[in-house]
Amino acid sequence: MAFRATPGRTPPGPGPGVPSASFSSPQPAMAAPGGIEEEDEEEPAEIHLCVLWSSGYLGIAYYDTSDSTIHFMPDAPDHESLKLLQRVLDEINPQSVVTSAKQDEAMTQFLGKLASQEHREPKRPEIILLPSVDFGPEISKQRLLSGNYSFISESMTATEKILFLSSIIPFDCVLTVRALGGLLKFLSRRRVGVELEDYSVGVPILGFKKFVLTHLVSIDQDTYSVLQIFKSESHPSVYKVASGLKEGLSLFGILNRCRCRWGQKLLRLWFTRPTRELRELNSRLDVIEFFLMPQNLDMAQMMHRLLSHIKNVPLILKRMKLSHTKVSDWQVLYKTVYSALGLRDACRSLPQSIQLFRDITQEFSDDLHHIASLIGKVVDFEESLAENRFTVLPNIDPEIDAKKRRLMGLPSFLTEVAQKELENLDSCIPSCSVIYIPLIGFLLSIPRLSFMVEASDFEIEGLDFMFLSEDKLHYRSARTKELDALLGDLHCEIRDQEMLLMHQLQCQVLARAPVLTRVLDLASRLDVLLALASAARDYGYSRPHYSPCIQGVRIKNGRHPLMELCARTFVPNSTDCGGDQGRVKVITGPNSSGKSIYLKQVGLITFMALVGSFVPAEEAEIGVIDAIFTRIHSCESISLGLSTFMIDLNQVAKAVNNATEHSLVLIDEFGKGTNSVDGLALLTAVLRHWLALGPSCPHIFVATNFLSLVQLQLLPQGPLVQYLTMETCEDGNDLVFFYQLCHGVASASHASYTAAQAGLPDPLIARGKEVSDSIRSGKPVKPMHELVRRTQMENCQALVDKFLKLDLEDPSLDLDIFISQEVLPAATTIL
Ligand SMILES: Nc1ncnc2c1ncn2[C@@H]1O[C@H](COP(=O)(O)OP(=O)(O)OP(=O)(O)O)[C@@H](O)[C@H]1O
Repeated sequence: MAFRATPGRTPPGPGPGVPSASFSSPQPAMAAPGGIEEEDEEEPAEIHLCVLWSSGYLGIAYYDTSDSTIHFMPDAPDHESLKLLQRVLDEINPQSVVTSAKQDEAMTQFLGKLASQEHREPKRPEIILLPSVDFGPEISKQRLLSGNYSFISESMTATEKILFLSSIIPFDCVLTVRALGGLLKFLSRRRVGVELEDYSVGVPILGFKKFVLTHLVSIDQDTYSVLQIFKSESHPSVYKVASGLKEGLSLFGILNRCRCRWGQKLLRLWFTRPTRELRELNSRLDVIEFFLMPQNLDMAQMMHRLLSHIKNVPLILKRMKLSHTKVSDWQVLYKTVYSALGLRDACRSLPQSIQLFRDITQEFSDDLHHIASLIGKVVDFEESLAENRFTVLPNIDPEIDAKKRRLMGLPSFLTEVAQKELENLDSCIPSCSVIYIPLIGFLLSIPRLSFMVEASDFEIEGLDFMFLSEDKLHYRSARTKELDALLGDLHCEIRDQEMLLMHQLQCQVLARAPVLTRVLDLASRLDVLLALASAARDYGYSRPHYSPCIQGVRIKNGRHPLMELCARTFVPNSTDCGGDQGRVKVITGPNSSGKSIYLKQVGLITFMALVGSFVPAEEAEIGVIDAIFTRIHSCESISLGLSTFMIDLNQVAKAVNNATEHSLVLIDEFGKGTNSVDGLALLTAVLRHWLALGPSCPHIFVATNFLSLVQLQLLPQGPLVQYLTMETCEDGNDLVFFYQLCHGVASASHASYTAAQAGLPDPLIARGKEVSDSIRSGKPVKPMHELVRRTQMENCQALVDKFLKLDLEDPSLDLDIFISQEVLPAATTIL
C-alpha cells in the first residue's frame, strides 16, 4: 500500500529510431531485470464460417479469433457434392457454420450430414441458420462499408473509406459479399470475443484476407496420417494435459524449425495446401536455395534469431482494440517492430530479384520506425514492469512530470508533517507517521497502545478514526485534510493521465495495424523458408524441378525422409512413372523387403515438392500432379468405428471415384483384410478398371503379396504395367535384404523367414512351410502324424502305468471311479 518513491531510472538503450546495423542486439531498451516479455499463451482459436452456395458457386468467409481477421474466398465454382466446401471445413475445423435458412437442397443435405457426423475430429461444428434477409446483397454491402475497422484511420472520408475497402474486398463477387455480410451479422449478434465487454465495444476486426483454394493438390486426411505428414501424440507432460497434443515423429515435426509461432502456423497451412501454382512454388524454392549457399549461412542464422522476437501481434492489436493492453504487450510489440526493422535492413542488402526480399524491403515501411520510436520514447518499460501498469518516461508530459516530482518529494515532506502532528498528540503516543494511500488520501498512522482495546478507546480528540490495520490506527486530521485538498489524489491523477497517453499511443499503433499485419505475413513466410532451408541443409535435400509437360514424377535416388533418420544405412531408390515408363507399377517382394517404405517415399517426395520444399533425393522432376490418394494400412479402425477391411474399401473407393490421369495413387496390400481369393479378385478388378482407361489411368504404385496376380497373369500385358520387386538374396537359411528396387517379380513371399525373425517357434514355422508348399504344388495337406503319434504314445504309456500301479486287493478301490476319472479321459486323448 502506501506511498513509494519513484527510484532513479537507468537510461534506455539507443532509441529504436536509430537506423540499425545494430539489429544483432535488437532489444536495447527492454533488457529490464526480471523482464516479462514472454509470449502469452494463445487463447484457443475459434473459427466461425459463413457459407452460401448458389447456381454452382460457393461464397465463403470466416472469422478467426486468433488473428481477429476475416478470411474470404472469392466466388469459386463447386459441384453439388460441395467438395470444395468439405475441403475448407477439413482444413479450418470451424466452431460454427452459419448459412441462410433459405438454402439449396444440396447444401441442406450437406449440412445435415455434417451435423450428424458424430466421429468428426476434432469437433463437430454447430450449424446456425440465419434469416435469408441477413444475407441480402445490398444490405451485406452496406454492412461491410459501414463497419468500424481499427485499420481504417478516423481521418478518412467516407469516399476514401469506400475506395479503400473496395481495394480489399471483391464487391463484384456477390456470394462472397453476401457471406461476408451474414458473417458480420452473426459476429455482432453472438458478440464473439467481446461477450463480457460493454455493448458499445464491437467485435475487433483487424483485417480482411483473401484465400484461394484453386490449384490445390487434393490430399485426404488418411494420406496425411499414413504418410506421417502430421502425427499428433498425447503430450507426455502432465502440465500439458489441457493443451493436448504434441507432434510425434512426422514430416512436419522434422521440418518445423520455425522460430515464431506464426511461422509454424504458416508451415502447417502450406502442408494442408500443397499447390500446383508453379510461380509460388519456385518463389519459395528460390529463397531456400539462396539460404543454402554457404556464404549466406551467417545471414540465415542472424535472420532466424531476429524472427524469434516476432510475436503474436494480432493478439496485442486485439487487446489494444479492446483497451486491455498489458505492460508486456508494449514490450513484445516494441521488440517485434524492432526486429522487423532489423529484418528489413538485412533484406535491403540481399538480391532484390528474390520476391520475398523485395517485399520485405518495400513493405516494412517507415510506419514501423514511427511505431518503434513512439513506443521507445513514451513507454517507461522498467517503471511499467515495477508498477505493473503503463507508465511514461519523463519529458513526455510536463504535468505528469511535475506531479511525479511532487510525489517523489512527499516522503521527507510527510516526515516533517508527522513530526508537527506528534507535537499536538497526547504524550503517551510515542510516534506517528503520515501516509498516503491512493484513492483514500493522506492519513495519520499511530501505533495501537495496550489500553486501546475497545473501539471506543480508539477515539482521539480532534481526529477522525478511519480504520485499524496491522496494529496501527489510522486517522484523518485537519492537516491531512489540508494535504488532500492541496495535493489532491496525485497517484490517481498521474495514473489517469498516463492511461490517456496510453490510449493515444494505442490509437497511433492501431492506425498502423496493416503494416504490422504485413510484417507478420512476410516474417512468417521468411521463417518457414529459413526452417525448410535449415532442414534441407542438415538432411542433404535437393531442389525439385517442376515440368508441366511431363507425366508423373521422376525421382533419382529418392529417400524416405523419416526412415532415413531411423535406419543405420538407408538405400535410395529411383522412381520413374508416366510416359513410356508405364502408369501402373506392381511391386512384389518378400515381407519386410521395403515395399511400403518405397511407396511412402514416392508420396512424401512428391508432397514435399508440392509444398515448395527441397526433397530427399538426388534429383526430382515433378510433372502435373492434382491429387495423392493412398490405401495404406493404418491403425485407425477403432476411432472410426469401421472394420479394417471397410476402411480399405472406403479408401480405394475414394481413389477409384476421384483419381484422374494426373493423380498419384499408392496402394499397399489392398485385399488382405478378407479371404485371399476375394481380396485378389478385388485388387485385380480395381487395377483392370484403371488400366482400361488407357492414357487416362492415374499413376499407380501398388505393393502386394498376392504373387498370383502376376503368376496367373491377371492383369493385361502392355506398356501401361510394369513389374518391380525388391532385391533379396538367399544365403542358406538366411534372407538378405538389399532394399533395392529392380525390374521383375518376387519368386516367393519368404514369410517363414520373416516369421523366424519375429521369434515364432521353429516347429510352427516348419509346419507352416510344409502346408504352404503342399497347397502351392496342389498336393493334399497331410495331418501332423509325427506330432500326433508321439503324444498318443506318451498318453498310452501314462495309462498303462496307472493300470500297473492298481492294487486290486485294496478294499477301498472303486473300479467305477477309476474308469470314469482316470481311464476314460486318457482314452479320449489317445483315440
Ligand atoms: N530403402 C531402405 N533402406 C534401408 N532400410 C529399409 C529400406 N526400406 C525398408 N527398410 C527397412 O525394412 C523394414 C521393412 O520395410 P517395409 O515395411 O517397407 O517392408 P514391406 O516389404 O512393406 O513389408 P510387408 O510386406 O511385410 O508389409 C523397414 O522398417 C526398414 O527398417
